[in-house]
Amino acid sequence: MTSIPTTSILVNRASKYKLNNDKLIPVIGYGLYLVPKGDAARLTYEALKAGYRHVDTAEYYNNAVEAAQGVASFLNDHPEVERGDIWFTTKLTNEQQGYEATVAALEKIGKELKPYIKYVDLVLLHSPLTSKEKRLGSWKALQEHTVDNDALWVKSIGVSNFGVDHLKELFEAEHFYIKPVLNQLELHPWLPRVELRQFLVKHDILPEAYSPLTQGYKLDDPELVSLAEKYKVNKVEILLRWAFLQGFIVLVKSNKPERIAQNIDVLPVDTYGKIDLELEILDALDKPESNEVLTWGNVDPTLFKDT
Ligand SMILES: NC(=O)C1=CN([C@@H]2O[C@H](COP(=O)(O)OP(=O)(O)OC[C@H]3O[C@@H](n4cnc5c(N)ncnc54)[C@H](OP(=O)(O)O)[C@@H]3O)[C@@H](O)[C@H]2O)C=CC1
Ligand SMILES: O=C1Nc2ccccc2C1=O
Repeated sequence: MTSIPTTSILVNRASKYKLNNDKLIPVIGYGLYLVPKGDAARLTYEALKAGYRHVDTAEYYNNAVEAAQGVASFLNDHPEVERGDIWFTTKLTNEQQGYEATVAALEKIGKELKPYIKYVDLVLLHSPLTSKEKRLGSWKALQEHTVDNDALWVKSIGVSNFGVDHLKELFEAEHFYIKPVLNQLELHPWLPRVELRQFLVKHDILPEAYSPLTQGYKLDDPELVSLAEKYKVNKVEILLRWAFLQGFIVLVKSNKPERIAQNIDVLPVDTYGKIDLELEILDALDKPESNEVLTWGNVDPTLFKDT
């Protein structure tokens, strides 16, 4: 990176970042990719019990209804927590892109989720891997569904896996009037996406990190292992701290309640708590040229071009 690395950041488990529509999103989210349908309600409940206030699912994950049920039962058991304290994100599949398909998908999602969570905080286009016509048609429909009226049930809209060209295409669209609040991206030290992040900063769109633990692929990386041994810090903790130090909203997944709790424990409880990393660790993890896409079949979705 061109800037001097930050060695500490004032962030705790109740911290939220302000989006470009003034809504506040909790900095850590429980991700439900590969969480089995039959476990999703229980594990979402576990995540909320551990202190997460942000849940990330998708139509593609086949567990959004169960995740919403988990939120509803947690709220039922914890009257001190309000619906407005919890952030719920879902995403549209590629098949749900295009104006009509998105209108239909939003209706379906509304019917399925509203009984449990009343509204959805954020709907994302899961990927740009369709066509210009479909991406822009979907965006038109999403914008219309965030109109502030009694039917309002989608509070914010955003994108995932969009590259600079997909975002420019959106900004230049004739009917464009609502900016995506965030771009959900694979982000970790082996894929820091420096240029794309600079573009996002310029346009006031927050980067949201998925696969911050590299889905486990890099947990045996020799450099990471030796840094963890030298500084007696857990490898997972190093990766999560790195992600928070970059200013990302961080999504992390586990099917195991003890790991769900371990992952949020990286963030201090104390309002004035901070997280930091030794400069040597930050320097070692600073790989601005690295471009290792570990998800999406190792093909970078942000570089997708229409055929
Ligand atoms: N928009 C998109 O295209 C994508 C979005 N996402 C979102 O981001 C979320 C997080 O990313 P994800 O890809 O799941 O990857 P993560 O980087 O969160 O890694 C999850 C893997 O790490 C393991 N793990 C979790 N915690 C620990 C721990 N404390 N110690 C050791 N291993 C651990 C999990 O295993 P176990 O479950 O056995 O604990 C799992 O195998 C997703 O769930 C999803 O919501 C993810 C990918 C793409
Ligand atoms: O959410 C997702 N997680 C993934 C991991 C690998 C490939 C695609 C995806 C997703 O769409």
